[in-house]
This record gives sequence, structure tokens and C-alpha cells, in this order.
Amino acid sequence: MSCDPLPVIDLRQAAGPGRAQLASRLVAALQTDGFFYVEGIDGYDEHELMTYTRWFFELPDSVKMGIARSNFNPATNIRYRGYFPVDKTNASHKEGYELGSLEPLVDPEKHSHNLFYEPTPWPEVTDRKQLDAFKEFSVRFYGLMTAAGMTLLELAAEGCGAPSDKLVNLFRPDPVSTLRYLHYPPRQGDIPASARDPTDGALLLCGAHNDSGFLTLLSTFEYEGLELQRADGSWMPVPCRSGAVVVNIGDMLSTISGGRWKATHHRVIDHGVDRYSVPFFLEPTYSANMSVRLQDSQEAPREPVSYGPWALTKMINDYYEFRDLPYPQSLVA
Ligand SMILES: O=C(O)CCC(=O)C(=O)O
Ligand SMILES: [Fe+2]
Repeated sequence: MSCDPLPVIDLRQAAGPGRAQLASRLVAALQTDGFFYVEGIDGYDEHELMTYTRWFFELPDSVKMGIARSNFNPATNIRYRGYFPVDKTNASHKEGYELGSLEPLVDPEKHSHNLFYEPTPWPEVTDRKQLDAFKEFSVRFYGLMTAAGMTLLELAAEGCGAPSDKLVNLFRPDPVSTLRYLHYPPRQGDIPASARDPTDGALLLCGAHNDSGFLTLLSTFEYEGLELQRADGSWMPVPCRSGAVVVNIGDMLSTISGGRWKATHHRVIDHGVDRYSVPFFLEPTYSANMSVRLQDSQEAPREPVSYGPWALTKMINDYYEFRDLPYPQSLVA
């Protein structure tokens, strides 16, 4: 990983004569930093995103808890999508609201028997107009991030000399991507030991981790605090860049690249202010085979491994907000 400022990928160039060059620059960014900025996303408006993010988190706690997962509110039967509250004892100090795809499923039966396709619950608010505007925005934003992610994956494949649709094919049908609205209140009062990064004692809002899916497209607005870990173990701030999203690689894309592209560790530091961010986790269809490789390799043939059960195992083991989910053996593919 370099110490230079992170590369910038301008998606406007994907539609013009500079596409091949953009694809090469993207592959270079995936290989070196694993973190880069993407700008030029058609229709992306971070002010609008901020307005809706705040609107959600300013709802009364009772309304948010009404759509909390059942491990946080036993009165709901929500297990995967929906709201999770702050846990003051955890390395991560955040509340969040997670939404799945709002497109009709090719196979609607999946809604009833597969966690990843659980319908997104909406907050019960009296002002229906505001709720409708929030829903309309969220559907549109989910679509924008999906489209930007698909373009990045096509470019990544092209930049490696693979067929353009090699990666995007893994998203058909019914991808399980997650749109996550996040609010991190600053820590106050007693600080638990878990709130300090064991590597350097920094005060955390989100502990060091790497993401699971293909790519994460993250909006950080003007809130600093995100840091990535360099190969030598040191931490580097990722400055905010107006109008751009920060993109990093998840474990699945790292695996499919044969480990050449790294899913870089990152964390969020507490700077003493309320912080908002909106990651979009670009995830394939539930049964996407993680054993495919972007390019021919000398490795022995591998057994197919489905994304869904693998991702769920990681979530249960690594993230407090999912620790009570049922194990994948109980899922139907
Ligand atoms: O809030 C941020 O800036 C980072 C969030 C993140 O890394 C995550 O939710 O996986
Ligand atoms: Fe992350």
C-alpha cells in the first residue's frame, strides 16, 4: 500500500474513449491501496442523502425500536434487515438501519424462507408524506449505488482482460446488497476497555474490520474519522472528498481475485462529534459461487461455496449486531 493520497476514479470517463485507461487505473488502485474515491456518479447528491439520513435517526427511539431486529426488541420478528441500537459496551458505538433490495424478486418465494431476502421494515410514522419521500429516496439511492458498483465491476474485469460480465453475472438474479444508514454518537461517561484499539489505544466508534461482499461504496459527508490500515500495521486517515464516495474491497472480491486485491482493514475514530455515514455493501445473489476466479489460475479445482452461508458465518462471528442470527445450516439456499 502506498502513502500517496488515494486514487480517484471518475465514472464519467467510463462512457467515453478513456474507458480502457480508466479500467487500468482501477485495477492499479485495487492492487495497491484497496481503497479509492469514486466520483462522477450520475444522480449522486450527498446533501439529499444527509437530509434523509438525519431524518431517520431523529425519529423517536420508540419508532426506531419498533423496527429493530428481534435480538434487540423481542416484540418484533425481524431478524436481518431493520434497525439496531447503540451498544455502549462494544468496540463499535453506532446505531444503524439496514435495507435490502426494494426491487421485486425474480423468485418472490425467497422472501419467506431466506434471511437475506427478508423484506425491509419501514418506520411507523404519522406523516405518510415524509415516509413516502424517504422510501422513494432510499429506493433511488439503492439503485444508484448498484449501478455504480456494476460499472466498477465491469471495469475491473475488463482491466484484467476478463469478459466484462464475469463479475456482474454473480449478481443475477436477486442480489442481496445492503444499504446501511449509520449514526455514531460520540462516547460519553465511562469508556469500556473494548472502545480502545488494541494496536494503538485510539478511541473507537467502529472497531477494525474488513468488509464481506464485493465492494463497499461509502458516503462520509464531511465527517472525518475513517482510517485504513497500511501493510506495516500503521493507520492512515481517509480524508473526506466532497461529491465522492470512498470504495473499498470486501472479502468476496478479494477471494475471487485470487488474493491479489486485498480487503483492507479499516476503523472509525471518535473525534467527539456526532458522525453519520452511509455504506452500501455490494453483495451478489445468495448462491453466487465464491470459488470462481477472475482470471485463470494454477490452483486445483475448488468445490463451489455459496456466498450467503459464508457471509452469514462471518457476520455472526465478527459483528455484534448479528451475533444472535441463526447459523447457516438452518438456511435454505
Ligand atoms: O462509517 C464509516 O466511515 C465506515 C463504516 C464501515 O466501515 C462499515 O460499516 O463497514
Ligand atoms: Fe467497513
